[in-house]
Amino acid sequence: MTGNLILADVTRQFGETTAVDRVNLSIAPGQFVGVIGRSGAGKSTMLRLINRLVDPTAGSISFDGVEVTALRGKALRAWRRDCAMIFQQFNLVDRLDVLTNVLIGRLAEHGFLSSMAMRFTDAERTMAIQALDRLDLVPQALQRAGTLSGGQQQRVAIAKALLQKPRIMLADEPIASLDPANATRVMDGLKQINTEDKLTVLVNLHTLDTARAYCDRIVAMRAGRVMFDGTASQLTDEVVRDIYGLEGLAEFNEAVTSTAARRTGRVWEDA
Ligand SMILES: Nc1ncnc2c1ncn2[C@@H]1O[C@H](COP(=O)(O)OP(=O)(O)OP(=O)(O)O)[C@@H](O)[C@H]1O
Repeated sequence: MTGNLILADVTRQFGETTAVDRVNLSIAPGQFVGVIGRSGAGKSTMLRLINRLVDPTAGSISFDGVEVTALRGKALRAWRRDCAMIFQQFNLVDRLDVLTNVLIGRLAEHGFLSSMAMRFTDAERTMAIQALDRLDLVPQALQRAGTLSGGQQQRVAIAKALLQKPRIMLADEPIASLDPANATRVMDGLKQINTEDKLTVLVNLHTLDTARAYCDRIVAMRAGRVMFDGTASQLTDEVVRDIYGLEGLAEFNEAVTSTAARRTGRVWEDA
């Protein structure tokens, strides 16, 4: 059991568009990897390929030596549980309370009937409270999810994902719709889980500064291809200019973005 995630020559076409183009990546367990690139670069499609929301046109994706692209039925469901996915739009049920939303993360473990009835065990409720506690959300446990701030909702989504007991956490632009303070708390939450649980995190980001602040490794995509794969310090302005062009550099400059998260450790003000 190594937990290595390997993408080998992965390609996905949509008609004439090659969204992901012969991507090769090997991600060791416990890495915090940021994927950056302009809109349309293929970041989302790559994450979706990994958790099989999208199937590749060609290439192989394996985890722990198991070919993910070949999984069907129960094995595919198990894989989707192993790689939790966080979305920009939180994907919570607004009218349900926070605790119930988090418990929904356990439904993959339930049979059809208990899922329909949303019956959870005491052990599951304890797990949910513990997950909320890690994200500083216990006071909000009984509040309706729809009444929380965007950043709080995204942290609920992370707590919910934790209840799947995932081996990889995929996050598709998790801070794109948040203000800087909320963005920071969400990124801090992901980083904390990565560090404490040694959980691999693969996160699509549209701000370079956030990627630099949080990620062990940065993968930059352009037109479906991986153009850079290295550490933040290797990603010099010159490299960024090469990858994005001058216009792209401006696009990723923190000065023109509103959601860049600054890493603060856990000095959180409630936002
Ligand atoms: N289901 C689909 N059908 C057709 N084209 C698609 C589909 N999904 C993605 N594409 C195309 O594939 C390319 C890559 O899209 P993708 O969403 O992966 O990029 P991205 O880097 O995540 O951009 P964004 O940040 O805007 O989401 C784009 O040209 C997009 O229009």
